[in-house]
Formats: sequence, structure tokens, C-alpha cells
Amino acid sequence: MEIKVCGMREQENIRRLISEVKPDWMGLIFYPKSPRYVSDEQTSELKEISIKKVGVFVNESEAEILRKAHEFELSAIQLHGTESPDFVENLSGKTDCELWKVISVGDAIDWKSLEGYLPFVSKFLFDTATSTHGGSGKRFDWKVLETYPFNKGFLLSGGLDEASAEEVLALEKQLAQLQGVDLNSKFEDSPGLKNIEKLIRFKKKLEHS
Ligand SMILES: O=C(O)c1ccccc1N[C@@H]1O[C@H](COP(=O)(O)O)[C@@H](O)[C@H]1O
Repeated sequence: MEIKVCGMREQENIRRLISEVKPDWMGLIFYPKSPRYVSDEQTSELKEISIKKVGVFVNESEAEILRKAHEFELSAIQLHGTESPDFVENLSGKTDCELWKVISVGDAIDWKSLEGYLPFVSKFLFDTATSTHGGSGKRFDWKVLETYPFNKGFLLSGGLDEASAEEVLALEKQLAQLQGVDLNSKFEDSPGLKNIEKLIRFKKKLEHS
């Protein structure tokens, strides 16, 4: 099970994340309205760090996404807005980064509407639909995923906390396409500052259950 820790930006916090938690991915949020926003001033301290970085974008222009991907040496681009399949197709021709499309989940998911993304994305990421786009700390009802019809892997997101580990493992038994989890606001002491001890405990629970 992969672990992505999102919304990182403080140097000492990142150093501890890499050495003590060792997640598979670290997320940098490039959505200006987010309290976890990473600005261009942080480029030099964040580019050359030894972990795969995912840039999180919300309805950002293609040029800006490509610029940030280059500047911050991203391995993946997480499209967290209402980006269309055409937008994702165009972007896929211009970058070597993995593309992840976020699906905002309300009461139900229209699986047909995801088909257009399939050739261009490495994975989907399911998050709770909210007006802030993400980082809400709110969970959706995971039952809607039980009818997931594709082979494509996905990450589970939206309000995951320490207590979610057992349920995540139960869902993994049901759905082989569940590749990993995305951890964010429920593991924070303040926006953008993760509680390393909570992350370590969560990872241990995933590994030892
Ligand atoms: O965290 C944010 O501020 C944010 C803002 C806009 C888009 C995405 C954002 N974060 C992503 O939100 C999900 C779920 O986070 P949470 O666990 O509910 O806090 C996660 O994928 C983050 O990458």
C-alpha cells in the first residue's frame, strides 16, 4: 500500500518525513487559495529533495503546471479541479510526469464520465467533494467505490486519519485497485505542518495488521 503525505512545505518537517516516515510520495500544493500553498520562493529548498514529489493543481493553466513541474522537479501532477479529459490528453503529450486525476465524490459516481481519462492518467484519486476542492478533512462514503469498474489503480483520500487504517485494509481486501492512501489535514498540527508521530503510527498500523 502506497502512502502519499500531502501539503508539506516546512524544511525540518520534510526532513523528518523523509527520514522517519519514508512515504512513497510527498505532495506540494500549488493552489493559491489553500492554507498549504507552496510559493515560488520555496523552489530552491524543495526541488532537490530525495522523495518523489506530486504537485497538486486546481484548474491551473497548462503553462503554469508545466512550469512548476520543471521548477520543482515533480514526478507526478495531481489535477484536483474540474480538468476535462481533453485538458488531460493535451497535458500528457507535454510532460513525462505521471498524471493523476482527482474525482470529487458526492453521493454517487458516474463511472462513464471517467472513461475519457483512462488512456492518459496513471491513477485516479478519490476525494470528498467540497467547495474548497480539497483539504477539507471530510470523508465520503467509501461504499460508492464498491462498484469501481476499471483496472486502473487509485488512491483513497479525503479526511483519512489515524483511525482509518483498519478500514483502509478492509477496503483493500475488497478492491485490488486500491493502490494507496493520501494523508493530509487530519495529520497536521497546523496547516502545512504534519505531526510526524501520527504519521509513523498510521504507517505501522498499515504494515502490521
Ligand atoms: O489541502 C489542501 O489545502 C487542498 C486544497 C485544494 C485542493 C487539494 C488540497 N489537498 C488535497 O485534498 C485531499 C484531501 O485532503 P484531506 O485529507 O481531506 O485534508 C488530498 O488529496 C490533498 O492532496
